[in-house]
Amino acid sequence: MKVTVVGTGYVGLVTGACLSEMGNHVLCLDVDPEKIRVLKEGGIPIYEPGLLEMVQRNAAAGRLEFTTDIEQAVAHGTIQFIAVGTPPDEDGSADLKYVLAAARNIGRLMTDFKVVVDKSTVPVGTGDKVKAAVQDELDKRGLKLDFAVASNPEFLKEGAAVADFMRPDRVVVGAEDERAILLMRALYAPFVRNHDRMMLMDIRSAEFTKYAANAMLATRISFMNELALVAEKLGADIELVRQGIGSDPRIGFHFLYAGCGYGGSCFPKDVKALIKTAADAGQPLQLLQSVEEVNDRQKLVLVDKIVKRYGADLSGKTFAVWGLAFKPNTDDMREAPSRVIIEELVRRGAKLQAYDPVAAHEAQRVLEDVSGLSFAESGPAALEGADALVIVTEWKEFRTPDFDALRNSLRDKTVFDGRNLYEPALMKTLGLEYHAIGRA
Ligand SMILES: NC(=O)c1ccc[n+]([C@@H]2O[C@H](COP(=O)([O-])OP(=O)(O)OC[C@H]3O[C@@H](n4cnc5c(N)ncnc54)[C@H](O)[C@@H]3O)[C@@H](O)[C@H]2O)c1
Ligand SMILES: O=c1ccn([C@@H]2O[C@H](COP(=O)(O)OP(=O)(O)O[C@H]3O[C@H](CO)[C@@H](O)[C@H](O)[C@H]3O)[C@@H](O)[C@H]2O)c(=O)[nH]1
Repeated sequence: MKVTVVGTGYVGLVTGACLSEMGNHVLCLDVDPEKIRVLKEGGIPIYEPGLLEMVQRNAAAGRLEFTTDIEQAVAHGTIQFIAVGTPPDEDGSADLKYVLAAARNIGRLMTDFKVVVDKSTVPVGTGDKVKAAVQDELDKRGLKLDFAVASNPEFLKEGAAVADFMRPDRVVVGAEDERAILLMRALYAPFVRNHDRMMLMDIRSAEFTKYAANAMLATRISFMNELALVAEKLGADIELVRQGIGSDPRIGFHFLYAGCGYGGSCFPKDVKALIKTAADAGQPLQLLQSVEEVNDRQKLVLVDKIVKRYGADLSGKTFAVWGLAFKPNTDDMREAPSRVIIEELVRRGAKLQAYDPVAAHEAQRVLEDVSGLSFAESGPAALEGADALVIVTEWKEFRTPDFDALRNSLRDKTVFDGRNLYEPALMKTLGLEYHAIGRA
């Protein structure tokens, strides 16, 4: 099938690549000429495991192409995916300007039947706005052309995006038009072949499902983070508690890790947007407001521990920081807890030597104004001359370091671990002072 994907970010590029992998002829459009230049030259503008190889393979086969030419993009696909950003507006609501601009472009240039599929995360009711935007542009041209609008929220996780798209837990499609439903079924059939996991619903329910999923996952994390604070006070170990409750299948093990807060381009903004949508609808979400507040506070929990150990004034202290990306296996720094932690430590006068296996370049870009922060070439290099280590992101290479070297490098032989990577008893045996989350 011929498919156009508007937006070549984390979602758009993965969608385009995975659809081309199944034989579709995909044209990806972006307004950012730099991204398209990189893609045309055989690279990818983001880090995502397995994506480069898939893009190169399908581009070489002629099934995956890239353009900045809107006219060409609209002409190409019967199915037009919109996968552009929906960043938070000042009041927390999702800013729809990119989605609606993409919809208008389609209405302005289409000459035959199109299914306009919204893949961006958008508030309930956006499907109607997309439909109105396309129709308005057609009316301006005095054209009577048939089109359908569908919602197809994306549930992939960064760092595992290709695997998530290729083997989805479910594919949610909100659509009412028969042709749109048939085309979406055909498009996704290869991804849900062994048992059908496509869930067809109305557009509003599909839009709401996306926010409900992220809100539920964020709630689990804030719940565990709050319990971790209590566990510390009571002398209990949140890691043992996690295993104790996760083994109940009604609860399950996923997304129960206490840490230094959730970040990324989705949970923070989607929680905010849902809170705003609900308040506007006259049904405020008290629980979710607390989820957000708990997370904001949790991003500073490591700083609190450092201040308790060293005092409020950290001038003269140097900390190694391991991990900057908001989670492992990505270069994404959006809403990363590391940004809050770094800014607060530097504000208190500390010097920082940071290392991240992949996100260092992006971190340098977003933290360029932060003085007292330098970047090291490796985990061990970041430790040199530091008083203590602060672990923010749980990259695999941090899981079993050379503990003796770690102890010998750190002046105070102290580790502040925001991801609970090590056993407290082992650290004690090794002569390391260890401060973790929710572990006495
Ligand atoms: N990142 C994720 O893990 C993830 C997962 C599921 C859903 N989502 C949702 O998907 C959407 C996209 O997220 P993302 O992380 O891929 O964003 P992104 O910022 O990485 O990419 C968006 C891209 O759209 C391009 N763009 C903007 N306006 C355009 C236009 N009119 N025409 C063509 N291109 C345009 C931008 O230049 C950019 O390259 C958001 O709504 C997000 O909430 C993201
Ligand atoms: O037990 C856990 C699990 C995650 N996190 C943190 O939560 C954040 C988000 O992690 P994750 O959900 O793995 O990454 P995202 O790529 O942001 O994916 C989420 O957001 C996407 C965008 O909406 C959705 O598509 C995905 O289903 C949803 O998991 C990260 O900061 C993690 O460190 C925890 O603190 N504890």
